[in-house]
Amino acid sequence: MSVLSTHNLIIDVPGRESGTPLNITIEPGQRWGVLGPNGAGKTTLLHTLAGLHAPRSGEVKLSGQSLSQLRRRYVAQRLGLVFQDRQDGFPATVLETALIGRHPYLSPWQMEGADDYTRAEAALERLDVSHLRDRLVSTLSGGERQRVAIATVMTQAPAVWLADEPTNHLDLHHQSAVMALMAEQAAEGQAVVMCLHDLNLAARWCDHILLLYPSGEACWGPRDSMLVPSALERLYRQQLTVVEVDGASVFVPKVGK
Ligand SMILES: Nc1ncnc2c1ncn2[C@@H]1O[C@H](COP(=O)(O)OP(=O)(O)OP(=O)(O)O)[C@@H](O)[C@H]1O
Repeated sequence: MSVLSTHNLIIDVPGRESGTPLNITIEPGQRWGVLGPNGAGKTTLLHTLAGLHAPRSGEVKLSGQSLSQLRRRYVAQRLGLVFQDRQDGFPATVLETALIGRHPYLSPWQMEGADDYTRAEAALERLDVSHLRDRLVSTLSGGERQRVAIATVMTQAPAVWLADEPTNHLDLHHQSAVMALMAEQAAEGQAVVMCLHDLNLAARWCDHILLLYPSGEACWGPRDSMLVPSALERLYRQQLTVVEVDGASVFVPKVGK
């Protein structure tokens, strides 16, 4: 059964007349990449899937139940969001921030227990930020903060990851490490939905792709049927050269075209 599905969903992008109704079924273990140019509505879609943004029409279902009918606490246990822009103004250390991932499981005044600490510490270790555990998040670099945000969702252990540009601010090594983590999460049975600007990360790490056009038009399906140069050139209004590296397609923008 699908873990997350959309039913004639039209996302609410201001000023946009309509769009292709989205009827997407996301299964456990799948890795979806959402691709589109700036302003196409990728973040809006992710927030709509998370129940943070009301759809223009249609609905989102989590494990077959309408998201709008579910208790927020249940939704917060099942859906983990890596936001594109975070307000880390609240003065918290790295470890305290990761522990926020356990809040959906705790009652209002319940303190985190040993198991919560074990999970948070393991996630910080996995994201290569355990040496920063006592630092205030506000003092971290952009890439360090991004890794703490991902560690927080890992601590949350959701059934579905909704990650908005998870490789933002990350150096090449950490980009690969984060994409490997997403693949690992999917292999364990979680579903992963990521907005990505890097076509080549999508080609390498996603098995399903959604192309979102600024008009609201959209198409989706298995990766190889979606990553077709002509469709991508129309999506980005950018001509591309495609080369094969290690058996995978690599997309390179043509200079000046
Ligand atoms: N509060 C708002 N008021 C007016 N327009 C908005 C508002 N929020 C979003 N938009 C517009 O909705 C459109 C979709 O925004 P969204 O952030 O979903 O795009 P995106 O595909 O994630 O873009 P990017 O690749 O730049 O992150 C954009 O044109 C944006 O300016």
